Amino acid sequence: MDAVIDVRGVSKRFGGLTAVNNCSLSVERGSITGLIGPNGAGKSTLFNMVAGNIVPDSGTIMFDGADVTGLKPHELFRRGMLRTFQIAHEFSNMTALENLMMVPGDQPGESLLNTWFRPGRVAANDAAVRQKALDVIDFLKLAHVKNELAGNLSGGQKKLLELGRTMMVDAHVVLLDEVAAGVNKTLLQDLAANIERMNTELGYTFFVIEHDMDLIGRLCDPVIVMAQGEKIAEGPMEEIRANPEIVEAYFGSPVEAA
Ligand SMILES: Nc1ncnc2c1ncn2[C@@H]1O[C@H](COP(=O)(O)OP(=O)(O)OP(=O)(O)O)[C@@H](O)[C@H]1O
Repeated sequence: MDAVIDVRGVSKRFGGLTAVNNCSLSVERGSITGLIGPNGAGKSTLFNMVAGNIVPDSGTIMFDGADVTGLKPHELFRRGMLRTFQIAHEFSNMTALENLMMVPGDQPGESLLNTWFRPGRVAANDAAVRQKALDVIDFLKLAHVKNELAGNLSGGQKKLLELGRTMMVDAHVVLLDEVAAGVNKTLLQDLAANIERMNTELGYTFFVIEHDMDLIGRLCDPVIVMAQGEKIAEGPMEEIRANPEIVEAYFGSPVEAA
């Protein structure tokens, strides 16, 4: 297996509580890997450690073959890993196109993150950036709203725009948190289709935390199941759904209802 993310024996405690317990798992390059499990299983804590938001107490996190344990999000970004749907909010008084142009492709991670947090420093005159933004808008099939103020876009369109930012900076590994939250069913299909196209046509790897089991089933293979801070299963969603022990022990009901 060609693991782009390799989590090795990682633990994290909060006071007396062990949120992640000697957990090992990996994400194969080119996959869309899902991470599911009951509330409190440790998914967010694990994600936070992979993304550089929390430093593990012990264990190692490898990215692209290098030990990145303890590196900060912007340092990981420089290496091609980006977490989305949490870091960036659209600038509502700028158009969809301008929002993408706020993300110049050739800037190092630190200053790039600054442009997201501090509007005003824009490479808006750069023809290459503009062309790239237009290409991304086309790819995401958002051309009809490119001159619309981002604040007027629907929740799903805003999420597409965030996905678009990822494409502006050529991150090749994207961590997605709760993509489905607050998005209506129709737009969710668009979002899922775009994630699939970024994966198959552009070679992006995705690591996805999601509570919507239908979306996980559609997008992710493999699916990793966590419970009580540990990985307890991994496989295609059909296998996970068909495993009565996992379903009973960790979901307490059929997975469809989880
Ligand atoms: N900053 C923190 N301080 C103290 N305890 C924490 C902190 N973050 C998480 N925990 C605890 O660690 C455990 C794992 O939480 P985590 O959020 O990682 O689980 P999760 O699988 O993402 O759950 P959910 O699906 O509900 O988001 C929980 O018991 C939680 O209360």
